[in-house]
Amino acid sequence: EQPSAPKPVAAPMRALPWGDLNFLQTTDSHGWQAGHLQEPQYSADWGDYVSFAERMHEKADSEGVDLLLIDTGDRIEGNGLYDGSNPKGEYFYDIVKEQHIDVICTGNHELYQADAAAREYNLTVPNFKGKYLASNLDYINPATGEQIPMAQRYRMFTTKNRGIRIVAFGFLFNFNGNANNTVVQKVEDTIKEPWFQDAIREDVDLFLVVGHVMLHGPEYKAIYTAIRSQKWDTPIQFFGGHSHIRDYKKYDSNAYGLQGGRYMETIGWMAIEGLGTSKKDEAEDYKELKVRASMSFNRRYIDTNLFGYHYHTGLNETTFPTEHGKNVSYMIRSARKALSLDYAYGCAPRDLWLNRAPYPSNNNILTWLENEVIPEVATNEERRDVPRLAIINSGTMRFDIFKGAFTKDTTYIISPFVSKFLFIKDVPYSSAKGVLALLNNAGPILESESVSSNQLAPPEQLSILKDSTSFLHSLDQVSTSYQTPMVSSRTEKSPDLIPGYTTQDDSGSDGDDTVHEPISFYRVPNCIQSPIAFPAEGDPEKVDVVFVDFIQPWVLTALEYSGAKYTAADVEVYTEESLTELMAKWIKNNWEHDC
Ligand SMILES: Nc1ccn([C@@H]2O[C@H](COP(=O)(O)O)[C@@H](O)[C@H]2O)c(=O)n1
Repeated sequence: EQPSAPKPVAAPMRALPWGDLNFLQTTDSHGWQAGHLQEPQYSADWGDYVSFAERMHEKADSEGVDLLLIDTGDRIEGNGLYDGSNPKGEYFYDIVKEQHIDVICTGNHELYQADAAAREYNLTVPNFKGKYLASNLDYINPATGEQIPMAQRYRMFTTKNRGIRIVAFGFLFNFNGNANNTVVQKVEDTIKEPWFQDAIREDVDLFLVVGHVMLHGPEYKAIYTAIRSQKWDTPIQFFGGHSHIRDYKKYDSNAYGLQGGRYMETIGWMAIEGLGTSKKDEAEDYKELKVRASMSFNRRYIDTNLFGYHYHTGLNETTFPTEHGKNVSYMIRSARKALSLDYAYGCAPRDLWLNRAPYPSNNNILTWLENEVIPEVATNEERRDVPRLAIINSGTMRFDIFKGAFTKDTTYIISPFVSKFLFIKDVPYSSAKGVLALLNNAGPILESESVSSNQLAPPEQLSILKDSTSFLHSLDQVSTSYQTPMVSSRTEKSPDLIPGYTTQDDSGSDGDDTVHEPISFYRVPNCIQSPIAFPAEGDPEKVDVVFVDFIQPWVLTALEYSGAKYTAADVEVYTEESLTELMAKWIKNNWEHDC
């Protein structure tokens, strides 16, 4: 772990089930390879994960079973380790490639910006040569304009210990917010391609579908149906991503999906029993029948901290770390130093939560933005006195702010996007005043092939459809217990529960490797709005409608429904700096500097 990371946490644990074929999955890591430096529960770094994978490989080899590593995309955007350099990712790609990942694919974040997509093609694909799969993604060669596969479409391989024959795919959901140097083919069209139709007819022991795709969405349903149309009971293992939650889905008794969460808080663990052959099995008759009859699928969500890594490997502080893992931790430490990620802009006076405190409330990050930050930073000197409505989408915020030092790193953690404020001038107030309500509640009128209103809010809300409020802790208690390493007040065998994930999925409530007390989750609106420079009394006749660039298509649609038709040609730049830069400036000017 990193030198400033809080010490590991003691907690009651559930052991990992092992099978013939086992998997470790990362997804939506968003640059958090340094681990969580303010949360002991997630304080292990990528170097620790390298050690963990190496130790688990040793264990697998000694048992004669197999272990594969999976990553399902959105590796970038969301942490200073990636976002804090210019160009982005100066140290990041070399750190990520140290992990030996067996199947890896692209997320939508790798494609929002053309330069990021180019780095993906030029760095990550060769770094994971033969392992990087792009079943429905093409890249446009900037030199020739030619559209070429981002990487190979699928992979056939046999595992080393159990001889399990696998066909693996690597998908991205039907994403259309990509820059113009990539082309995402709809999954429903990809599965009609001859290469896919041939691949699903292969005689294999397992289909492995890896994707930056939600387990419960239409894309995996289509792939599942296509495979089952050819192979009625060949086992299928899906790995998903994108919605940032821990999730597990049963498609049928031989087909399951796992999704490991977000931000390196979770490593997904999957164990399939009943696959492959040993020398002894090969000698037996009716091997096929025997194997199918004893199939079982099991999952765990591993909290990323050294206490858990030691527990699962049966090793300790001295015996656990590998030389390779330690070197990777050192690479991260050097990169963080070179990027000055610990440089503090100011001192956060209180915790500000994205989903763990209700909106509006004093502890909600959106309330803070709406009341304190945006009224000051959404300003264009030439139109400073013009009344305006400044709107941002809640999804532009990615994480919480903890009381204490607000660093260069924190800036990118809460808002990695390069979104700037745009505006439409002199919009009749009678139309402008209806926009926020439409963005938040309009339902079907804001749904189309290219824009859907559920893209405005944090991705967790794609899957968490109602509030869940914990009765156990006041917010102050939650915050304290997260920031102070837990010291058990009971016996060593039964440490106190600490707040964390208590996942309910298709297999019940025993998936988390660490037994936690539940935490609250409050849904937030799609967008928030600050009225600025309004007259002391009465309504203005016209206002500027100011908004972050990401939400332009929705704002134009909402304005049209409110009776004011505008096009992209009416939209102008309002601020030269990004919301992230403006926020950092506000913090420098408004929060104490000594914590
Ligand atoms: N410029 C941007 C880009 C994205 N967002 C928000 O992020 C969501 C996607 O996040 P994932 O990690 O799930 O891929 C997207 O739906 C937006 O809410 C943004 O606000 N600005």
